[in-house]
Amino acid sequence: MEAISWGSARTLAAGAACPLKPSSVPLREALGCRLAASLCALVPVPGVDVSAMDGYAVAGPGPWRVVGRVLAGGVAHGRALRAGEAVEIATGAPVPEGCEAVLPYERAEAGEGRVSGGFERGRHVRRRGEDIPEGTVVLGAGAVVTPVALGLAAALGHDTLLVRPRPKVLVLVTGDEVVHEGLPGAGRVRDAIGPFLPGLVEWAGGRVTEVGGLPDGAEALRTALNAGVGAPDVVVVCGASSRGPADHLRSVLGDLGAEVIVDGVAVRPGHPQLLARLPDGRLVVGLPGNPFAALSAALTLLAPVLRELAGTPAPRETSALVGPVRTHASDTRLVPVRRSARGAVQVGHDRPGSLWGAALADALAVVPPDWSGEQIELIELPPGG
Ligand SMILES: Nc1nc2c(c(=O)[nH]1)N[C@H]1C(S)=C(S)[C@@H](COP(=O)(O)OP(=O)(O)OC[C@H]3O[C@@H](n4cnc5c(N)ncnc54)[C@H](O)[C@@H]3O)O[C@H]1N2
Ligand code: MOO
Repeated sequence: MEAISWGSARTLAAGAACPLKPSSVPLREALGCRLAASLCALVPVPGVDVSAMDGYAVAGPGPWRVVGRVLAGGVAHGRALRAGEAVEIATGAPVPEGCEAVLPYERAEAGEGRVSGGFERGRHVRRRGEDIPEGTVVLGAGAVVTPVALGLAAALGHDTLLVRPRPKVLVLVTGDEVVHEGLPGAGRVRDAIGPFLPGLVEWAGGRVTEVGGLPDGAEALRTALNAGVGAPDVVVVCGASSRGPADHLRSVLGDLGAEVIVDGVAVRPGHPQLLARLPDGRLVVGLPGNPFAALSAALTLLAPVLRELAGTPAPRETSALVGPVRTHASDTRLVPVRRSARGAVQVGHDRPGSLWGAALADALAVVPPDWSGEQIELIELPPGG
């Protein structure tokens, strides 16, 4: 299969993914997902007429005789207030029937079972449904569930939300030379891809369920791909995408009857990258072993797949590029930059084997082979936190 252009690769990746079916998840798990249905108020807010202040609920003009006390969550006053009566009341407590206003402590003079002060009809009483009437649609389908939206959903009585679920991603890091902790000894290299993928996947709308290490060898890879049947939506295989003796991804995918959708992309770094669909529907993304090349490939194939599965649209951004930039004769270059008022500024340190430049950058500039100084597309890098 011919290496295809960077733009076509992104389009094919998005087109290969079918949006996941909506599912109902507990509030906490819905964070960052898209609502699959509009969010409605199951209850009015407030639920009943309540006091907005700590003070006295009063009926008619003062002075008033204090006939009881109501705390938030406590027992409501047993009977309707009559003109000239008051009950001491806490913020949020239901006002008794007949209450016409609440007099805050600061405005009240109280003593010997009586209270007096200025009377303003309707003051400091929040009426049932005044903030949000029952049945109101407060957020439309497609809205992102933010931390604040979770609070709102809880206030409106929801325990679960119908959302587009986060696609589940299994990461397989291959390579006999790859170690996962400590200082890499002679001939060894620390895994630099497994640590960045969970954050990148989360940012693109998915969730990494496991990062597993695999030795080189077709058998281990075949077993791992078979073991995941039905579980993850996407399997990411790192470091087996080239054509060396230890790069078994293509042959294993062939044995498993996978349909190869992308095999090689005209992008630097990261051209040996791959996208395939297994017969059970799982998508497999092959990332190159060089860490910056893996990042480039993850943004080219993996992020569009996840965004499509999760229904999260890709942000689009263009910018001027400051200073001269090297173009490649036939391939698109992804160049680490920082945004500034003047435009995107290259940060350097962009060797395929090192994440240094990308870690200094906040975006990658997309430099086509025929670029001649016009505005350039930026791909945002996942921010921290
Ligand atoms: N004959 C060819 N050889 C290579 C080509 C090619 O087109 N024809 N492309 C080169 C490019 S470009 C890249 S990128 C690599 C991709 O190779 P693989 O995906 O098969 O990865 P490896 O060969 O296993 O590793 C490459 C490099 O990266 C190091 N590595 C591997 N995994 C990790 C990891 N998890 N964390 C950090 N570093 C890792 C590995 O030790 C190698 O140094 O192929 C070129 N060759
Ligand atoms: O994709 Mo490879 O990094 O260009 O080295």
